[in-house]
Amino acid sequence: MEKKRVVIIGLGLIGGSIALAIRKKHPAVTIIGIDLDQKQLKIACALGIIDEASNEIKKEAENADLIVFSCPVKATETFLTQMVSWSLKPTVLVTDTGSTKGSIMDAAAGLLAKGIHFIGAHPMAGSHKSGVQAAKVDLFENAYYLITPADNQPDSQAVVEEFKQWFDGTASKFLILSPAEHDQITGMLSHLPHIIAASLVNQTTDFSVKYPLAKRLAAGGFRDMTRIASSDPTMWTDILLSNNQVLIQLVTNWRDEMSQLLEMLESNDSKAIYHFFDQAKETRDAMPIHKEGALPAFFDLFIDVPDYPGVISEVTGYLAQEKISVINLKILETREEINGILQLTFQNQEDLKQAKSCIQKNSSYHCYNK
Ligand SMILES: NC(=O)C1=CN([C@@H]2O[C@H](COP(=O)(O)OP(=O)(O)OC[C@H]3O[C@@H](n4cnc5c(N)ncnc54)[C@H](O)[C@@H]3O)[C@@H](O)[C@H]2O)C=CC1
Ligand SMILES: O=C(O)C(=O)Cc1ccc(O)cc1
Repeated sequence: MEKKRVVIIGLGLIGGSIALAIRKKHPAVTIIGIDLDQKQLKIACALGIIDEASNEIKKEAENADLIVFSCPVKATETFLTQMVSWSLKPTVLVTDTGSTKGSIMDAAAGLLAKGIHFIGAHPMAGSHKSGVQAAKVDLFENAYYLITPADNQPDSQAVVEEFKQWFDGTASKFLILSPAEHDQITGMLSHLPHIIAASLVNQTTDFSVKYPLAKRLAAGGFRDMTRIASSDPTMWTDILLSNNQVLIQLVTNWRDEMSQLLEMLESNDSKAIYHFFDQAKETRDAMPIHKEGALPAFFDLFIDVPDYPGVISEVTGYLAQEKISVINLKILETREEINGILQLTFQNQEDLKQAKSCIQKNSSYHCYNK
């Protein structure tokens, strides 16, 4: 029997992780990657994430059994409208991973009208990191995978089952909702927080020119609130444009809330200020947000290392001896110019645990994780 062909368009963090999860449960498929950035394809081939790289989207789509769009939302919309004139297999399943669903479902209307099976989908896990080098097979484990099947699709139930079979390897929790409900909820819980994080960081740009020390002191609450401001700007531009109406309302509400706070400050209204924080605490404490967050984190280990040139190869050498793979390595600002902090990122908790004991066994460096 001929091997099934899976075509993934946009081979970054999400496309790469989807490819790994599909391969886990469907080892016999051929996975073809398509990306504007040839470097991403090269890395994906080298890591064995895809079997083939291609630049011929139409040809690959016409031979595909499963097509996954994991590029920015606007590019997905363009492809979905172009595909109406392509000769796709009548049995193909088309899906996407975009962070918004209303405009995607609108763009898929032509395909659906032709009887092509399409399911809008959004894995609710990810990171501020981008690129296929950050992809991991368990990125979506235990996270919600939101799906918005079209209501006018005949055999809608069977299409959903087909989708679940393909994406079983993600080990995520599938949840069906309408595109409008999806965009309202993610607007509030994901898109608005990204806007606020970016605006907070932007506010510090001029500020840290005047107060250069501020950059070095940015820790704690600022760090917790602004990690996501390092996300990819193209991806977020598309998300804002495609959830435009919902976000106009949410940003307006946010502005009103800030105007009220400003009044409380101007009038030194201690009771109202207390109530502002008390209400937030009560709501936050009651939220089912687990310690590690609703979105799985990458697993970081921090090591206080002396400031000498060979220290990185010394530490990574210990890990290499025990075949522990590091997915990212960063030197953080030095602390009082004496120690450097080496940040090593691992794929999972097990690797992090092994790395920590390996470094403790081989050196006297202090290492810690959150
Ligand atoms: N980053 C995250 O945490 C999450 C992202 N998403 C959604 O998944 C999609 C992908 O996001 P990431 O993987 O994080 O982004 P990424 O930036 O890591 O990867 C996107 C890839 O798409 C490629 N691309 C851009 N335009 C293209 C085009 N016209 N044709 C072919 N390839 C193109 C880029 O070169 C890049 O390699 C986005 O739609 C995003 O909204 C969904 C859940 C989580
Ligand atoms: O890194 C984080 O905390 C994120 O918020 C990642 C993320 C980005 C976009 C999505 O549509 C879903 C998840």
